[in-house]
Amino acid sequence: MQTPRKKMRSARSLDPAMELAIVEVAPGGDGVAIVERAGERRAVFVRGAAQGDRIEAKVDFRSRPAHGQLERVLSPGADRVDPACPHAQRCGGCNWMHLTTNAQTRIHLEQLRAALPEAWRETDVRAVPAVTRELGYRTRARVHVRASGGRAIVGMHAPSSHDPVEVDACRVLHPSLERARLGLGALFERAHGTGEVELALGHPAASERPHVLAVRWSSVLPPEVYARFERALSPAGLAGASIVCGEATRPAIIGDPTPWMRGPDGSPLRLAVGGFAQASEEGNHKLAQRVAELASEAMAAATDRTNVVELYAGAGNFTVLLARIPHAQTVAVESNADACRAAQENLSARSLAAKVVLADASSYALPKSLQLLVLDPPRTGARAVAERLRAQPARFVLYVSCDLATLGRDLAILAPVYRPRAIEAFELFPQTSHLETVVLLERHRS
Ligand SMILES: C[S@@+](CC[C@H](N)C(=O)[O-])C[C@H]1O[C@@H](n2cnc3c(N)ncnc32)[C@H](O)[C@@H]1O
Repeated sequence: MQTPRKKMRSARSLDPAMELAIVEVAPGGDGVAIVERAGERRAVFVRGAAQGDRIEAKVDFRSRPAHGQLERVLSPGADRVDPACPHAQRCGGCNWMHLTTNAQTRIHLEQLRAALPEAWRETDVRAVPAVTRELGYRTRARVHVRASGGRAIVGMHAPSSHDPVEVDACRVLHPSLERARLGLGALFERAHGTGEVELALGHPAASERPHVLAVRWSSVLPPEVYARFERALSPAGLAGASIVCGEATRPAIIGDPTPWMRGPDGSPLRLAVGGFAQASEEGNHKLAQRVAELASEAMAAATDRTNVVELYAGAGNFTVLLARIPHAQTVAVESNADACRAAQENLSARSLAAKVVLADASSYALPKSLQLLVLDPPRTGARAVAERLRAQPARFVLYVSCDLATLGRDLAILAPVYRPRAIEAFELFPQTSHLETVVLLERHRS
C-alpha cells in the first residue's frame, strides 16, 4: 500500500496507538473523539471513523485539533458499513464510504441545521436523495497526475495530501470517465511534473458518451505526449483535450474538448472548457428542476415583466429554466467568459430570451426593485452580495450553496431581513461529506 507523503512525515510524531470512542462526525467528514491529555480536553479528528465506533488510532497531539490515523476498528458503531471500495481509506475521493446512506443523510441534516442562524434552527429541513445510483454516478471529476522516471501516477489526492493515489478501479465514476481515468497514465508516460485533469463527458447525442479532458500541467510537456493525445482521439473515447502548460494562458487544443451535459430540460447543454458543472448529471437535473420550481413559486404573483437576477450563472444551467418562467425578465451574471458564451449559445439553441452579463457578481449593481435573486456561488460564498441584499433586499432570494460554512455566514447576514420559506439538503455526492443546499428566503414585510 502506498503511504501518502504527509502521513510519512507525521508518522514519527504520532503517539503509540490509543483507543478512542467516536462521539460525532465533524463538518469536514472526520469522526471526532474527546480525550483527556495533560489535564486538558482535546478533540481528536479521525478520517474514516463513524459515530459510535470504538477504534484504535495513532494520534498527533501537536496539531490543534489533534488528528488521528485510524489503525483498527475495535467495535463498529451502528452507522458503519464495509466501504464499497477497498481504497476508501487511503484515497481522498470518498471520505464517507464507511457510512450507511441513512447516516450520511442524517449527519448532513444535523450539520445543515447547525449552520443555520439560530432563530431558523427549528425550521423544517428536507433531505433530497438526488442520485439513484450511489456508485458510478460521477459524470465529472478531477484527478491529479505526478510524472517522473518515465511513469505517471494518476489518482485523487490522498487524504490531507497533494499526492495522487493510484487505484485499480474508481467505483464512483461514470463508466466513460472510468475508462478515461484508466487511460491517463499511458498518455503522460515520460512526462515530468505534476498536473490536474478535469474529466468530463462529451455530447450526449452519441450512443456511447465520449469524454473530454482539460489538463493543467506544471511545466512543459514533451511533444510525444501531445502526439499520444492525438492518437487517442476516437468517436466513443476521447473527443478532445485542452492542455495548459506552465505559465501559458492559451491552451493547446486537440480534437474538440467541449464538455457537454444533458441539460436540466433534457436538451444538450454546452459547458465551458474546464468550467463548472455539477458532479452528476442526474443530480444536477433534480437540483435545477427544484431551483426552477422554487423560483416559479417566488414569481407566482407576477403579472407583468418582472426582474430576476441570477448570479454565478455558469453556462446557464439554471438560466435555461428560469428564462421560461412566465413574466421573468432574467439577467444571468457570470465571470468566466467562456461560460458566458456557452450560456448565450444554450439560450439561443432553445430560443429563450435572457441577458447574459460578463461581470463580477460581488459588485454587480442589482436593480432597485428585484422580485427574485438566484445565486449559486463557489465555496467561498457570497458575503458581499449578502451585505448588499441586507441594505437593498430583493423580495425573494434563492441561495444554492456547496459549502455549509460560507452558507451559514451569509445567512446570518441575511437573517434580520429575511425569513426562510424552504431549506433543502440535496444529496448530490453520495459517499462524501459534500452537500448541496437550496434555501429560499422571503423578505420580511416592512
Ligand atoms: C457553483 S458554480 C454555479 C454555476 C451554475 N449555477 C451551474 O449550476 O452550473 C459557480 C459559478 O460562479 C462563477 N463565479 C465565480 N466567482 C464569480 C464572481 N466573482 N462573479 C461571477 N461569477 C463567478 C464560476 O465561474 C462558476 O461558473
